[in-house]
Amino acid sequence: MSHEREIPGRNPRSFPYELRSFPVRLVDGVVPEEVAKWSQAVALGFYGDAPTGENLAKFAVLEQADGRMATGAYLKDAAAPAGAWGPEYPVATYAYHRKNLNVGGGTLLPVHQITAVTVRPSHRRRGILRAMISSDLAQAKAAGIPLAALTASEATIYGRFGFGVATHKCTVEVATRGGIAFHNPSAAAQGTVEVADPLVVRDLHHEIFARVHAATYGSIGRHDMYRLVASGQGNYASMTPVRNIRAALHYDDAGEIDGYVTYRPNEEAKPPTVEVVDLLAVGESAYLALWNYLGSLDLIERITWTMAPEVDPLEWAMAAKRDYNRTGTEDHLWLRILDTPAALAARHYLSDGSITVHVGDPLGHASGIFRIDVVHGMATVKRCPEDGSVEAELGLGVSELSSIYLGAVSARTLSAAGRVREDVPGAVARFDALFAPPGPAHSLTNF
Ligand SMILES: CC(=O)SCCNC(=O)CCNC(=O)[C@H](O)C(C)(C)COP(=O)(O)OP(=O)(O)OC[C@H]1O[C@@H](n2cnc3c(N)ncnc32)[C@H](O)[C@@H]1OP(=O)(O)O
Repeated sequence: MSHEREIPGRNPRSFPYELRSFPVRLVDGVVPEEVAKWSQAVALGFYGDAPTGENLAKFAVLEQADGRMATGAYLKDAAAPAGAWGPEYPVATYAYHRKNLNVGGGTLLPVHQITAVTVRPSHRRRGILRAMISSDLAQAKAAGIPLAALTASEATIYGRFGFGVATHKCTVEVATRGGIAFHNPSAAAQGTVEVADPLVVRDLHHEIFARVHAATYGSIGRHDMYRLVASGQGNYASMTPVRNIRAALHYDDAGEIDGYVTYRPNEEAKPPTVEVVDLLAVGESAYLALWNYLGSLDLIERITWTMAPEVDPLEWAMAAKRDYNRTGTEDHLWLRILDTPAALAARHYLSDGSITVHVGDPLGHASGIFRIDVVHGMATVKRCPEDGSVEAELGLGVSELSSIYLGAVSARTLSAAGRVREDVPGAVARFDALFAPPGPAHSLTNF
């Protein structure tokens, strides 16, 4: 099933493309041509190997499980020059699936997760991304989804569309020669750790992730492919299982599995290094015990991980804190509020109070003047008239509000950066008191 999307306000002559959307799935056990060509275009955009027919079918099965919807931009009424990809190949790709985001207070809020954004080099900077994302965000808003999310290939693309950095991920190197010495050794020796076949991780992944997700502020849903990525069984670049991936499981005192780590040696690195592929721990005991295990790997002097939280209990658990070396911090999850009252009311607040804010949004979805009243940690958010009868105490853009939403940054810092306007003295401090996060947000999901 496919349908054409109207691009409002565009002159068809200056925008000779039509956007068509369709679910990624098998039809009668076969990958539809439309899906196959769309996937080839995605691989082109991300410099991946052209997927084989067999892999296309595997991708489609996984993405069907996620309810993934694909959009392609297709040349209208255009014949391709002889030998070039024809008009049945999209010149641009875009996709979404919908999972949820842990916004604190036990709430998992529906979220529209955007991925697979590519525009063919020969069609760039003609407004195709703008057309695709504008149309898609409007449809997500109309469908009642309060937030959109993505992870960005470049830091300067998505702010203009209202996205703001909401979590960071850190690359860390942990020196482990002779093992990790812990301040409190018994805290890192709860339960037991045992080696397992990576296929066990593949099969347990969704169950363990669901527990970690429910317990982790800022966690966003993982797509079905993740169980293969986490266990080294496949990814969009290659569906050939990795042979040197290893897995260890953590068992709690009752013998229940509550975490795992998968890892592999980095053959080129010196000193001898193992890199963490995925590490999920339902609680602190499992987390420290898995690191204790990694520290005990013979012949290995360093463990690296690219998904460490900004505030990592491991760093403070280690007797030699300087053996924990944070070598990089990068923006990770980007959020975009689509429905300001719904998104703010879903969030949990640590203190009570009231504030009136003006939110600007170039696409209009989140904009307005809003009165936020928090009582017993629950917010009531009312849209105010914009006829001059209500004055906002503070003004900010939707990108800034989306960055503040989980606590990646405060209004005070954004005010100092020239990105938040204080209209009433003290409003920024009151806003920050209200929006203080319950802890550091962290997402363990790349998508
Ligand atoms: C969620 C994800 O999937 S992240 C992956 C994103 N994809 C990639 O990085 C693959 C390689 N890059 C591409 O395919 C393309 O260059 C894209 C998708 C980044 C941009 O597509 P285009 O169709 O060229 O963008 P479009 O012409 O609609 O530009 C929209 C706006 O973004 C700006 N923009 C586009 N690309 C970039 C960029 N790489 N850096 C900074 N600004 C950019 C444009 O200047 C334009 O700004 P304006 O409308 O405010 O004047």
